[in-house]
Amino acid sequence: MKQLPSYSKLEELGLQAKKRHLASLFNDDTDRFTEFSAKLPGLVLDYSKQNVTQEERKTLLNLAEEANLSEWINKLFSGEKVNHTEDRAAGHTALRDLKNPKPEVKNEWSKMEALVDRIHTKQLRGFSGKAITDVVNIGVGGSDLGPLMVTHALKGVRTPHAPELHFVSTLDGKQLQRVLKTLSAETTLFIVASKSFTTIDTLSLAKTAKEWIEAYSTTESGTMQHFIGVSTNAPMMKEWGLLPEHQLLFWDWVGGRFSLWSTIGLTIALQQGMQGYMAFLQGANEMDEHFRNVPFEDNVAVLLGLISVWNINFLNLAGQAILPYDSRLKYLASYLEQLVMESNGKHVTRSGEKVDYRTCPILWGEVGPNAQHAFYQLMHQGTERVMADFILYAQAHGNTERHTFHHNLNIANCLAQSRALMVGQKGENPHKDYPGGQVSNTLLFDKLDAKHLGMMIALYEHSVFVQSVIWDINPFDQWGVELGKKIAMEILEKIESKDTSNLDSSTQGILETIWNTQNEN
Ligand SMILES: O=P(O)(O)OC[C@H]1O[C@H](O)[C@H](O)[C@@H](O)[C@@H]1O
Repeated sequence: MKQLPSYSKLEELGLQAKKRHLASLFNDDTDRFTEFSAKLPGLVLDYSKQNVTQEERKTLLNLAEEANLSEWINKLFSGEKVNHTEDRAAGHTALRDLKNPKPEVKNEWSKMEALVDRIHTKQLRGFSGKAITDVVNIGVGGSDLGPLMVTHALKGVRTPHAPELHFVSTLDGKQLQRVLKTLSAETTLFIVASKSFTTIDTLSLAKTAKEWIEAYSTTESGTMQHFIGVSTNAPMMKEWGLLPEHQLLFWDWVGGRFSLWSTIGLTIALQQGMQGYMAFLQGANEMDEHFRNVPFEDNVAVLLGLISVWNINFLNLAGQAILPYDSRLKYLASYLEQLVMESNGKHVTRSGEKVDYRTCPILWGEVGPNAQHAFYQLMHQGTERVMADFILYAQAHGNTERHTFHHNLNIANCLAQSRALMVGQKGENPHKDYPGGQVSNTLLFDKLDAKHLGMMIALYEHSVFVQSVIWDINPFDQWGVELGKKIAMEILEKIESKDTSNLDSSTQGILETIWNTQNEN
C-alpha cells in the first residue's frame, strides 16, 4: 500500500484531519449529508459523520484506482483464483447469480428444494414414523454464524410450515445437551453442516446427537432419517452414513465465512421457504451488481471500504463497533467478527512480505439500544478513538400505535447517539465533558426482510474485499486458525494419557490443578 502514489498525500492529509474536530465539517457545510451519502434502491449510506473532506475522498478514490481495484473486482467475479494461498477462486457471488446460475449450483438448489418440501409437507419422517418438527443445525464458524444470524433476524416472518430451528456449535457439549432436553428424538432432524466435514467440534457433536437418536431408534436406516449433511466433502458424508438424498453439496471455491449463500443456508430455506431464500440471494445479487457497475465515487461498498482504510491507516483508529438498532440483528456482530477479522486479520502481503501498516479493525458490537447502557461510555468519554456503523430501518415492523411509538423511540436514540458522538459537549467539569469527534456511518435500509438482509451482508463482504485490495492481502484464507487446532489435538493426547511431559509450565500447571480438583470431588 505504501508504494501507491496517493499514500504519502493521504498521510499528510491524515495529519491535518486529526487536528480538526468532526463537528467543524458540519459547521462549514450545512448540506454535508447530500455530499457525503450514497445510495441504491433500499439503502442509503450516510458517511457524512466521517472525518473526511472532498479532497480526502478524492485521494482515497485515487488510491483505489492505483491499487487496481477494478481489475480485482473483475478477477473476483470472473472466478479467477484470487485465493492464491489455497489455489482457489472465491466464488460466493456465483451462488447468488440468479439470472445466470452455474449448473452445479442449480442442481443443489433443486435438491435443497426437494428436502425443504419434504419437511414442510411432513413427508420426512423419523424412525417412529412421526413427522419432523424441530431441526438442529450442528456447525461452527461459517457453518453456523451466517444461518444463525439470518434465521434469528427473520424469525418473525417464517413460512407457515417451517420447523423450529436450533443451533448448536460449541464443542463443550453443554449447548447440545440443553437443546436436546427440550426435544423429542422421534421428531428431531439434525443438519451436520461442515465445509470440510473434518471439524472436530462439529463431528463430535454430531456423534453425540447420533448416539441420542440411537438410544431410541432400533434400526440404522431409521436413525439416518434424522440426519442431513451439508459439505464439500462427499466421501466423508458417505462414510458417516448419510443417505444419498440427505447429502447437500457445495464447493471448495466457497469460503467458509461466505457459505451461507450455499446449501449451508438450508436452515434459511427451511424458515423462509425457497421463495424467501431466493429473495435473500436476490438482495445480495443486487449489491453485487451495484459493486461491479457503479462508479467508485457512488459505490456504497467501495466507499464503505475506503472510509475504513482512511480511519484505520490515516486516522489510526483500531476499533469498529457494529450497532444495529434492531434486536433482530442480535447476532450480526458475531457474524461480522468472523467475516471481517478472519478475512483481513493478516500480517503479510499477497507475496508474503510482512506489512508495516495496520490491516484490520478489531470489530465488536451489540444491538444499539442495549449497547447504550453498556459500552457507549467508552465511545463518549474513553481514551479510544473508534469508528461505528449504526444500522437503522426506515419501516417499523408493525403498524399499531405502540409499534410506531417504539420505532420512533428507536430512531431518535440511534440519531441521538451518532450526533452526540460527533458533536460532543463541553461539560461544567471534566467528568461531564464529552470530547465528541467519534466518527460513524449510518446504514439506513428500507426494511428488515430477506432481501435487504442479503443486500447488507453482501455490502460488508465487498467492503472487506475493497480493504484487502488496498492492503494487498489475501482475505480468503485463514491459516491463522490451524495452529491452535493442531496443539489442541496434541494436548488431548496428553490429557488422555495423563502425561504432562514436554509441555510448558503454564499448561502443565493448569492440567495438574484440573486433575487434582477432579480427584478431590
Ligand atoms: O465448515 P467447517 O469446515 O466445519 O469449518 C468451520 C470453520 O472452522 C474453521 O476453523 C475456520 O476458521 C472457519 O472459516 C470455518 O468456517
